Amino acid sequence: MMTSLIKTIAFNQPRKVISNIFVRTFSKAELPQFETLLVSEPKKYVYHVELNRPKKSNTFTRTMWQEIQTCFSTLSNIPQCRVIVLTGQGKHFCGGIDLQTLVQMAAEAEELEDVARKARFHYNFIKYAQDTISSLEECVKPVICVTHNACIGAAVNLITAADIRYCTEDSWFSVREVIVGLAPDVGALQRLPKIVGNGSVARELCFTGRNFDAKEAKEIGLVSQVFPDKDTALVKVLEIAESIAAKSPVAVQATKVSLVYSQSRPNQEGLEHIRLINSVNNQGEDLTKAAIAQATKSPPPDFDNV
Ligand SMILES: CC/C=C\C=C\CC(=O)SCCNC(=O)CCNC(=O)[C@H](O)C(C)(C)COP(=O)(O)OP(=O)(O)OC[C@H]1O[C@@H](n2cnc3c(N)ncnc32)[C@H](O)[C@@H]1OP(=O)(O)O
Repeated sequence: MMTSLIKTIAFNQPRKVISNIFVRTFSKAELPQFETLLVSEPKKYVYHVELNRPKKSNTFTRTMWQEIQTCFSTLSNIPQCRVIVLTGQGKHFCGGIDLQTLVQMAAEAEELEDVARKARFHYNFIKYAQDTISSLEECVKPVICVTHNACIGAAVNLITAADIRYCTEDSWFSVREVIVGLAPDVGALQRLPKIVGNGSVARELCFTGRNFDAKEAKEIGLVSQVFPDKDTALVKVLEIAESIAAKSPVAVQATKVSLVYSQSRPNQEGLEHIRLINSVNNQGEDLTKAAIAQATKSPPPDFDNV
């Protein structure tokens, strides 16, 4: 009896632990083919993800929600990927949620008879959509997005989960949800006020749903730079991405993780978090290599992928 109990514990316990602590890494070749996204590697270690439903203004269908989540969580675990640039194919960056999908989801919920079941259906869909947007934040690689022309509703939510936002001069934005009868529920209400640092501005944009242009987006701090057009933006942004990708990936990724962790916590908690991370990372080879290169005015070293 005792032996079989010990065997059971010995057999089950490590497997449980292993499945919790090991995250699989992927090779480039394992990145799935997507229906609604294009993924390329225009520069070494820099991945370019493009929303790819141009005929439908890159609006979010169920497939696109699912693919964005898969894409960013997979890229997070591809060692060759160090920085991700996110743009949209075609005329617009993104027109928000596909309104047909929204209506269809409401109709599917309506078919359920009981209110608790209808509620569970909506709850699960909202949670899935929230997790999709959060996958940009949870991805340990910096995500840089560049918007052009329209960036509406779910798309504003999406870019607020990116690390760096740029746009083109023709860009315009709208936290459109209230206009289609919704309270924004996939991150804009949580992230936008922190980004713009002004509750009054954020509330005005969310309550009215009004359009605002690139100039205003720069003024309120939603984007950090405005480029004349998409081609110019891409050239410059890929240079910025390349510069980040040339740094120690251990240092860059710990920086992102710490920034994300600290954004909604007291300073002391953030400080303890980075103290623990760096008590490990500071023993690594990247610090020695980079510090020696700086001290000896040598060219930046190459770092191994992580
Ligand atoms: C759990 C819930 C999670 C998230 C919820 C998010 C809420 C939101 O996202 S609210 C915002 C919803 N989006 C909109 O209200 C945008 C509506 N569309 C527009 O304002 C315009 O179409 C445009 C995006 C500014 C583009 O304008 P224009 O350049 O003049 O082209 P169009 O001919 O209007 O559109 C081209 C093509 O795209 C289709 N399309 C555009 N937006 C949507 C959309 N939201 N849903 C579905 N389809 C859309 C449009 O129908 C055209 O396709 P055709 O086949 O040519 O008709």
